[in-house]
Amino acid sequence: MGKTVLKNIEWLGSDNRVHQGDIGIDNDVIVAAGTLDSNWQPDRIIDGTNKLAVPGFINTHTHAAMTLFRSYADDMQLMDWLQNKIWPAEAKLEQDDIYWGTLLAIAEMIKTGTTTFADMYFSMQEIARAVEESGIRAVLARGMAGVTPNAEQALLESETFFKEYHNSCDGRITVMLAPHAPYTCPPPYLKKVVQLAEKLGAEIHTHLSETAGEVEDCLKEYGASPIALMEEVGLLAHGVLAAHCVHVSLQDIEIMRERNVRVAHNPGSNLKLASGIAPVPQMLAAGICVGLGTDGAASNNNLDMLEETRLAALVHKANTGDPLAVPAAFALQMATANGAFALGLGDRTGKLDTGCKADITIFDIQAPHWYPRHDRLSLLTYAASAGDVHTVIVNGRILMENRRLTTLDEERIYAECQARGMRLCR
Ligand SMILES: CSC[C@H]1O[C@@H](n2cnc3c(O)ncnc32)[C@H](O)[C@@H]1O
Ligand SMILES: [Zn+2]
Repeated sequence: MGKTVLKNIEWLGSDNRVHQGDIGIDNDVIVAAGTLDSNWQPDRIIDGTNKLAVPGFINTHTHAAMTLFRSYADDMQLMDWLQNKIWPAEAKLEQDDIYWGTLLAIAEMIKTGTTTFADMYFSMQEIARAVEESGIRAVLARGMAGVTPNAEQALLESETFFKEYHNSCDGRITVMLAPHAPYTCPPPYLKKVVQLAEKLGAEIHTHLSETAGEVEDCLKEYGASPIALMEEVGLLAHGVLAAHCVHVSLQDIEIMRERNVRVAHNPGSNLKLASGIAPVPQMLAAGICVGLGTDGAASNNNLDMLEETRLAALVHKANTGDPLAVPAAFALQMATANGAFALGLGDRTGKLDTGCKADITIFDIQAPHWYPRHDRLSLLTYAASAGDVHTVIVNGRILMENRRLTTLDEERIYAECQARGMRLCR
């Protein structure tokens, strides 16, 4: 990787201000942001004229290989969509499908400025292979369901995967445990997940309180909301990343605050599946960390974090009548630093400062929608488009330069995924 300088570039610092100068990268770390020592000799210079560098986006919740089901089943509610379209199609998935579907997702994520994603799926070795080859950063978790015949097998696979892959690949891959949801994981199974989390020191990624129906059913069956149920079985003591949290009560929010539950907010998927709008302003007011996610490409239908950032900034304004509910700068923080914290990546990821990991997305801002430049954070949130992403760096390595992917063969990925997607959804 060596030494790279982003010369005379504008960048968004963690102080939410735009700075201008040079950014020095030494292997995987930003060693200077501002003025570089004149003795510092880079191996490569990237011209920063009319470019804006931001911390790479962090997608806190997706199912990458579900790109294969994009545009296959739309305009349905969650349970109808899962039970009648998605799960039958997933039953036909082979290992290679998951590898190619994940590569398609990674290509899309890099091209839209994402440098880290959190994935919950199966055949995790295939997903790790795609992550390893592409150079992206990922937090991977084998999805587990207690109601399926391979429930015990899923626990064993999760343990093996954690032992083999946690903190692997130069630190680009970390691993969590992923009980799918309360309606697929009954309490005795959740307790086994808790035991495994204790044994491994692993954190947990799960779906919680996504629909009103899920909460109703949970109350009927267990006399507790999904959040309260997770607390009862001991899951929330283990560091939980909870996707959705659309239908959470004030009592739920209090439990989440006490247990430091981090939330992956997926506004696009929640809107499209008609699940609702998560009470993000209330969760933020309680001090809960909220990051952003796309969910899978079959319910979004893309993996564009800039779109998710804009939706997060917009929907809560309309939902609360308060234009300050999620301001532009905060939406960007949710897509970057909050995401890193939500995924347990520490405070040196998701920020663009000296000493931080060199995960950087560079926008080309020489385009009509970037003028006039009153406020670059506003332009990023409300006017930018994914097509403006010019160069993407992860762990100090350039994964896209001048819109060309450096580690992936796009044409091959498209051909594989077209054929595989057609076979699966026939
Ligand atoms: C057990 S691996 C993950 C599992 O989750 C399914 N999935 C995709 N999107 C959602 C969603 O919005 N809510 C719940 N479950 C979802 C996916 O199809 C896999 O089967
Ligand atoms: Zn999901």
